[in-house]
Amino acid sequence: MPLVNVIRGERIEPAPFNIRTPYIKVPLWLLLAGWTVKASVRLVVLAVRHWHVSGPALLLGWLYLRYGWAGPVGLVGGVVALAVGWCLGHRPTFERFAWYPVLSRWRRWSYRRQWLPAMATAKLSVSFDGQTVVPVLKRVRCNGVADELTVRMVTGQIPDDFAKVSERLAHTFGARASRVSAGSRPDLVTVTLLRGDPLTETVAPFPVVPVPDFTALPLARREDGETYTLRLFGTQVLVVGATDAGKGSVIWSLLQSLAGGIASGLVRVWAFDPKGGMELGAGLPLFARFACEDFKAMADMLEEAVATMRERTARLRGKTRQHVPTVADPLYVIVIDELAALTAYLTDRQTKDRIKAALGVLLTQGRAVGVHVVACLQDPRKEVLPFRDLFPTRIGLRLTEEAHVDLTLGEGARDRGALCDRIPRSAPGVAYVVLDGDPTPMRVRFSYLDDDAITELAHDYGRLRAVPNGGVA
Ligand SMILES: Nc1ncnc2c1ncn2[C@@H]1O[C@H](COP(=O)(O)OP(=O)(O)OP(=O)(O)O)[C@@H](O)[C@H]1O
Repeated sequence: MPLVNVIRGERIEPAPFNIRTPYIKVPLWLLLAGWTVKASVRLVVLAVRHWHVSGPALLLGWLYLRYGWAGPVGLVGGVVALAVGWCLGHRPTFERFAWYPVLSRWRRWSYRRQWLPAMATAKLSVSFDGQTVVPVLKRVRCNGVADELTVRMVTGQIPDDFAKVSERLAHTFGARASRVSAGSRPDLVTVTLLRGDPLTETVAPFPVVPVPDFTALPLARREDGETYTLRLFGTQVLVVGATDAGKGSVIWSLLQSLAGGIASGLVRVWAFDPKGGMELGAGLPLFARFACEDFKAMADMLEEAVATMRERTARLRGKTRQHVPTVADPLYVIVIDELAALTAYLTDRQTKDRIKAALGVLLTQGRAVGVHVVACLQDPRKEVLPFRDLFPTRIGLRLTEEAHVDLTLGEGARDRGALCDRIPRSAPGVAYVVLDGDPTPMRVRFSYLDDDAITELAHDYGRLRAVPNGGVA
């Protein structure tokens, strides 16, 4: 039997009148003196612990005693004027360094008030050794749309215990939705309570940078207010979405983020638009190669990409495990608007087989040598796309069936919160993605480039003159 039982978590002490205390006769003056000392010590501890409240209160009190009402009123007025000036002058730094820290403290206080009943009703409190133990709320961090709660779990709990009751937690704390992910240590869990929805508005395109960061290309806004960035290095990307789900906006967001590299020659985009060039035709100057009608030309282009990839693989073998793009040796991005048109709906069997064989090779061997495929698809079933599993990065826009969610984002993705089938038609460009190192899917909205923005992008950054059906002028 252990000498001492230890469990992490906050104990709820039993009420004092439940304990039978021995009866000792104490004189009243001693009792009063004892209470006074105890209360004074408590007051000092409280004042030190809540210095951010007691400090300003003491200062205001001192100013009042020294200068009368003019003192505290002058100080408060000065602070308010400074805050308003800062906010008007530079809102982002004001929010980051002044407003959100204050809001976080306030919200922490309000969460703590509801914490015990919330944990108990969500069945996250634990009975141990005759006592009730609850998880500890360690930290609250706010931004414009979400509160991030860092919670220390009770011994024996895992983040999944919180994930299972995330909807309950959202309702309890009056949030729109809640996401749960593992914390920075094994005993911590992060509960993100989403208040506003930053995805109701169309997202403006992100600024073009001269040298794109291929490990973090900004494409979309996340529902927690951050920017979703794509790590293109080392991956192949599959975008799945029903008709009008916004697949085009994923492609154009990517092209916008690569535009600086396209202009300098660091990136070469080969575009395939099997639906006759309706989607990608407007960006012709951005593409080194473009094919839109002739499927044989598309097969030729893909085989050429395989040959380029093989030549590069032979050259880099034994020298590096990740190709670094240069103008002489650029990054190839193969963009395919409707992949099923090439792999499933094509009637010419021989061309279809050539396309499938070339794509299979590119998908399995292209990643390390800088040949990346970004393909869009409406129907993720195996009959339509046999090599779905060769795409490590998947993006799930609005889907028509519940079953398509797991086919797109992986087994169990829908259970973990990827509700692609519930994305409304009125929210094109909204999708679920799986972030690196976090199994909980994140809801995002891709930036939207209208026809004028696409024409401008092609005009400003397009340096090439691709001609339809595979050629380059
Ligand atoms: N990210 C976005 N933000 C706002 N509106 C968008 C976004 N993406 C698309 N839309 C709107 O939705 C419409 C359909 O988008 P889009 O053509 O990209 O869908 P799609 O999935 O490519 O459709 P299809 O399967 O027919 O090719 C667009 O005309 C545009 O008005």
